[in-house]
Amino acid sequence: MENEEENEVYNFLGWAAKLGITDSPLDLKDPSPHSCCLAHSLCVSHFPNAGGRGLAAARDVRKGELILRVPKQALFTTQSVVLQNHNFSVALQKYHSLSSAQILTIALLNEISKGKSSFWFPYLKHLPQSYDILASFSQFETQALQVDDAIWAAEKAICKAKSEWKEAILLMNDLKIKNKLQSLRAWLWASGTISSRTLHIPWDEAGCLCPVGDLFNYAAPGEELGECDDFCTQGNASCMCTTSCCVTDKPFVEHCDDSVRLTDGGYEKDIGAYCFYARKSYRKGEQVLLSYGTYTNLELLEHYGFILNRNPNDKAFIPLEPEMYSCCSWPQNSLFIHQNGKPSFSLLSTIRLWATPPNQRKSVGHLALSGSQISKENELFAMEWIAKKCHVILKNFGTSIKEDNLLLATIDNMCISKSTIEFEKMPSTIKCEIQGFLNVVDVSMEKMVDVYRQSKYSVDRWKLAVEWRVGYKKILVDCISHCIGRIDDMNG
Ligand SMILES: C[S@@+](CC[C@H](N)C(=O)[O-])C[C@H]1O[C@@H](n2cnc3c(N)ncnc32)[C@H](O)[C@@H]1O
Repeated sequence: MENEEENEVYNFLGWAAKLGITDSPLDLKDPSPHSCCLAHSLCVSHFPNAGGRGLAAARDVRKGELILRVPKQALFTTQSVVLQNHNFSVALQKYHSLSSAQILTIALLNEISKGKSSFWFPYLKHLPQSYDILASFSQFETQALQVDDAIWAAEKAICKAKSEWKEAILLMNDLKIKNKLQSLRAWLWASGTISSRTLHIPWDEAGCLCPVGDLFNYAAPGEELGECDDFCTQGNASCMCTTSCCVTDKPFVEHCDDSVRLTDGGYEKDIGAYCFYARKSYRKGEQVLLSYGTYTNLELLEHYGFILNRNPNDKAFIPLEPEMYSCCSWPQNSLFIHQNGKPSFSLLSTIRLWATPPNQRKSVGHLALSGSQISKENELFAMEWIAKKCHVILKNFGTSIKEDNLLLATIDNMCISKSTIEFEKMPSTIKCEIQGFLNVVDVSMEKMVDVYRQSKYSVDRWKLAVEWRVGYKKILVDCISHCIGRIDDMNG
């Protein structure tokens, strides 16, 4: 970190220490309680390929150790911010239909509007300047996702953000929030902050902003818990999780029951603080990560604005025949292909049953529902159907994985302002997409070398969209290999 940045972070950590935020164990009296809240277990560091700014282990840390406590009075919640502000509480009485997330978003903009006089200023100053969540995607970036479901998710997120902003304007006006901060742009920033940084608290569904605790970057719950996903989405009675662990509605931290902890932090009433525990043992200097919950890459993009290269919880949904949805009782969101290319339990069971003549479905239904093969012919048909479907979907995309990878390499070159991008030799599909992007950000082909400097955030979001679609296509390719493997096995 640069010196000036280091000083700023140090000041912020000093402010946090005064509020009682600490990485010292409960029984250890902090020798200098007001100088810095970190140093015993954690330190702020930078991880360019794993979330940017984050928290590193300041010493060897053992799995399960309490590594950070953030007392209730240091949490930015509707209760702590709005209800203690008389004007805000009075103004709010006129607006019963606003959701708690909208109120927290307005509270955040209201504090930003106060500038240095806000109690929270030292914290607010360290918030990111922009977010890459789906709601902030332009039309071009949305189309770059290529997959209908993902485009639809982005359009829905954009539409929701716009309508929530419109509903909030009157209250923001009553509160005399600065005009600039009442804009859609400011709203997208504030709602991006709430979406990507809030932690779950039991007393407010909007959650809370947690200074220092929101510096933990994300690691997906391990492969050993991947199965949980399939169980939950299938509504199986043996689901180990609370329902919220499968809901994609932005839980930053969620809990499973005692037997399996999907996450490693939570508000503890008896301690009166948000407590964070090491999910595994870390060596000094290693990044300490938090599992915010179980997410597919599309959900990570929607709520947090990033994706993982290797996400054991990723899924690909493919369009099915309309009758398939009605021939089985599995919920639609359980009919997907796993990140490793295997069709989900419910998808396979649905296709097996659909491939059975209607007059025989009743007699073999129990086999399909228990996940068993119905007959060799039926299994061959199911595998061939899935492989063919994936093949057709892949063929209909505007670009292949190879072309997408070439495009990603070109975007990387744009990011380092490489002046010798060999545009002419590229496939026409890629040329067309690059040209389309330059048109949207209003940069001429000759000035392509400057595009990242001028439109950094758009380039970042475009790259994320291309990376996401490559991940989707790879799942389909792996699924084809899986099905062909099964067919070969059956044909001996
Ligand atoms: C709670 S914040 C974590 C701290 C954040 N890096 C910061 O500088 O304030 C969550 C955000 O960090 C980034 N992030 C977290 N984990 C990540 C990961 N594994 N890969 C890439 N970005 C990640 C995303 O931008 C996400 O929205």
